[in-house]
Amino acid sequence: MSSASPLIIALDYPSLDAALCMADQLDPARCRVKVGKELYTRSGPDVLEALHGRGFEVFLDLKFHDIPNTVAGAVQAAAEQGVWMVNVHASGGRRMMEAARERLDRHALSTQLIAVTVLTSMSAEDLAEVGVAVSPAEQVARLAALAQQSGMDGVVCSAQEATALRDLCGEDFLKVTPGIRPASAAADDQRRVLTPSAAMAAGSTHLVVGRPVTQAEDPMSALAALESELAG
Ligand SMILES: O=c1ccn([C@@H]2O[C@H](COP(=O)(O)O)[C@@H](O)[C@H]2O)c(=O)[nH]1
Repeated sequence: MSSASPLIIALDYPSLDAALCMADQLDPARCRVKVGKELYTRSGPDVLEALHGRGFEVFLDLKFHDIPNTVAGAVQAAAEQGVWMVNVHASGGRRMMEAARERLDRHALSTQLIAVTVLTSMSAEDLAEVGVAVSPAEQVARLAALAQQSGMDGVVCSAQEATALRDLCGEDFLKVTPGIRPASAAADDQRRVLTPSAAMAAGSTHLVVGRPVTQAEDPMSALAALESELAG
């Protein structure tokens, strides 16, 4: 089932049972779901089958980052498992992204292929420590432009950068934004955050939300509050 909602709920759980317990409370018409490294490493492809069987579109967030041939194979494997979206790290470079794009096209696989720019957990200080001496906004813009030239459908970025990327890459280029925090929520390990309504106003096309819903005392109330904030 395809959802018109921009919401993607991050199922960051340590077991298939825990993830499905949350998924069974969600409505695939009202959100998509994201499977990340922890859950996929625990459960493998079974989780994708289970979520697809429940009608969800799945973003497989494994952030592939390797040599071009390896990433192309991994992206093909993900797409052949029917996921709606898959991602690579833009810092893997043009040839890596082009190889991934070419592989999907060659096999007529329509999975959305996006690239991570700068993790939303990273600040300017974190970037400097790994030798990137520009602001997160500058590095995001550089990598988003490269991702677009390399055939990506969009990027993962912070909502704080969404407006600049709308100007740089256009409306249709996907801006998938984690680091979404309702005004009252803790930032946790995230450093570049925005509220759900501010993120949409800034030009995010999709909002990735994990702990503010999944770790809430009442996850469904937290989700309802988020939806009503978005409804405005
Ligand atoms: O830059 C990035 C890329 C991916 N993520 C992922 O999104 C969710 C966010 O979860 P919260 O609990 O809402 O912080 C998580 O699965 C990350 O792996 C990201 O946060 N930032």
